[in-house]
Amino acid sequence: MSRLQAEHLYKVFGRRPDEAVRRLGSGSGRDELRAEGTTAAVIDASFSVEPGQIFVVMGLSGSGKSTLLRMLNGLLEPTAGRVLFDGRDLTALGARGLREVRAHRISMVFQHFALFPHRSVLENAAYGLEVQGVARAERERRAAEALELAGLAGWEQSWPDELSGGMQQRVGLARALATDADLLLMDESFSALDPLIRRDMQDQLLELQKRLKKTIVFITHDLNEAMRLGDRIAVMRDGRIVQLGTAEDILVRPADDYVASFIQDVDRSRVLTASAVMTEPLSTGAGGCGCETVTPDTLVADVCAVSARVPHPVAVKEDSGDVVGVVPQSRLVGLVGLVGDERAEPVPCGAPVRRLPQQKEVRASA
Ligand SMILES: Nc1ncnc2c1ncn2[C@@H]1O[C@H](COP(=O)(O)OP(=O)(O)OP(=O)(O)O)[C@@H](O)[C@H]1O
Repeated sequence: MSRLQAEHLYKVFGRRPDEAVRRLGSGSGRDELRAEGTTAAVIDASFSVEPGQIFVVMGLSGSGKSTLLRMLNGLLEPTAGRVLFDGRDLTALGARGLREVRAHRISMVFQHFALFPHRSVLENAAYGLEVQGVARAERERRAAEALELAGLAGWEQSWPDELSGGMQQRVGLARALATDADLLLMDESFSALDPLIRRDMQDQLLELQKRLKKTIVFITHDLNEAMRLGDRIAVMRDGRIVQLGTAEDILVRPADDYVASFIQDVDRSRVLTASAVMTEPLSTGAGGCGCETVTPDTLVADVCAVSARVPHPVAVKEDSGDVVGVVPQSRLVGLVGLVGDERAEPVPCGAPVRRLPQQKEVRASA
């Protein structure tokens, strides 16, 4: 069962929202409604998030990301559609049931995390547990564990203003982790951080995720962040999800011109992996020569480096040692603009590699 399912979600602000949903369903546009003073913030959003996945919602300002996120934990009631959490219809829960789910099962991490200035880091991290009514000793133990996971061991007794912005954001993350919630909703959680710290937080989240396997819905307007973090990505435009897929799907098969223009500056070599660009091995002996190999999840940038060192297509091996494909240099050429040479064709390992004509000419004239 999916951890979270959104079924035909709509959120309309303004006059006669139900009528607006009907009109949107029969083809009216968002601009037409806006001219009448009605904002269709989210239009017909459907998706599911599996346990342990990071699901990223990406879009420009005003595309409807935050409104969508707030419907996922019941902070906003959908104008139409349903949200199922572990199969339970959140939209049908009363206020009390929703509060219960939010306190125990779903945590939020915001962009600007409001830490209490007169509470220690430990007390701040324990806040969610305090709300749940967990006894002091137990909540301090769990908060200390969460702080350690977030890389803040040793800072428990410090005050928030003694921490850098990145560290304060980690306290926010620790607070969410301490509650043991199954679902983390992260709204532009790293957007206020400097680029280097932001990248560091992304790494930390991915590292944590390997161990904790939470289900995470992560909102961002930054495509590179979306590509780094997302197992699946929903691209939003003007309230609608215009593409839903993996980073690879979006890069290799953009749904429309809008998505294509969005991704044009993305460094594909740092997003795509060997598994996205490999082909069937032409010979059964591929990978058996002792040359360097890569794994299916090696980034194309790193495959390029290996490709420059081996005299034939790079073999892609599973951890088990099975060869699952090869990456000829010709495949890397279009992707990252490398200059191709004859090594695109498989040659027996150890055979001399023919030089590029250009190189020959240089030597001939020397
Ligand atoms: N409470 C509200 N009342 C009226 N309109 C709203 C309300 N909340 C959001 N909107 C409108 O809904 C649309 C989507 O807003 P939303 O905040 O969800 O977008 P976003 O993609 O999260 O943008 P940002 O990244 O700037 O937060 C916008 O046009 C916004 O003005």
